[in-house]
Amino acid sequence: MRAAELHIDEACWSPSRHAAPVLHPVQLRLAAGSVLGVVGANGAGKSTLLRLIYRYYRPRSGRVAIDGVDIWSMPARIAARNVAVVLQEQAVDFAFTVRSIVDLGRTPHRPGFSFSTPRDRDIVESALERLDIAHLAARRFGSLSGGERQRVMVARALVQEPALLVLDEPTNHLDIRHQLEIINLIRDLDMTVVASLHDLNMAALVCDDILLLSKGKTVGVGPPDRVLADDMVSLAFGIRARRERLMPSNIDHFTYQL
Ligand SMILES: Nc1ncnc2c1ncn2[C@@H]1O[C@H](COP(=O)(O)OP(=O)(O)OP(=O)(O)O)[C@@H](O)[C@H]1O
Repeated sequence: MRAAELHIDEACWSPSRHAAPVLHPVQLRLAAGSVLGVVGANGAGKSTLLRLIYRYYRPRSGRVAIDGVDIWSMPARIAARNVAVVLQEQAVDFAFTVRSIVDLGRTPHRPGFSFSTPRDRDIVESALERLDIAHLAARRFGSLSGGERQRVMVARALVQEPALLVLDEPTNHLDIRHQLEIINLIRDLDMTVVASLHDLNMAALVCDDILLLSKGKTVGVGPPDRVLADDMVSLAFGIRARRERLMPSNIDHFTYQL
């Protein structure tokens, strides 16, 4: 596994050729191993951008490239090995056990319909441990809580050993302890990560770079210190945002007013 450089080159998207764009051209370059947070109000275009990155939507113009290669020029199987995605609502068979769902993440690495190898099984077991779900391995997915399901889907993405991991609101459903664990995990991963996040304080803590969107347009892209400035956040969310430095932790913290 190696982290990949992500290059989004003026990629935009609209529902049809003649419809107004819901995502105007986005330009960014993310270094291998970095964490990008995509933030913005409801309807700002975050999920649309993620869909372009995990090859669900083809850009109307522009391109998305991994290590310089346009993702639409790769065979689907190669793209699936390179990019893993964790969505809020993912189609999963609720009757499957947790272990078999996590094991499905190994599929792009298996030729044809071959069975799991001992290495596949080791990778699955270590992901179950890492996400604190080993004790749930034999349970049916449908019997899990929202937070447990979220951790199963992250484990499934990790066993895929992607170069780029895309996460849609990864901490949604999680209690504080598991939120912190996911945040630490994201920071430790040896892969490039793109995550949509609603919590700006969390985004500032975990991300190397932020893309701030408003009404489908880029308001700012760059390090959190620069992009998550009071005026830019206030503009993007239509509120009054104020960033204060908390002592003694020396961490910035946003408060908001209508
Ligand atoms: N297939 C589509 N056809 C028409 N409009 C769409 C389509 N997909 C998204 N949109 C519109 O594009 C805008 C951006 O949607 P998107 O889901 O990317 O926003 P978001 O930032 O992820 O929002 P949220 O925080 O509410 O999840 C929304 O107004 C949405 O209704």
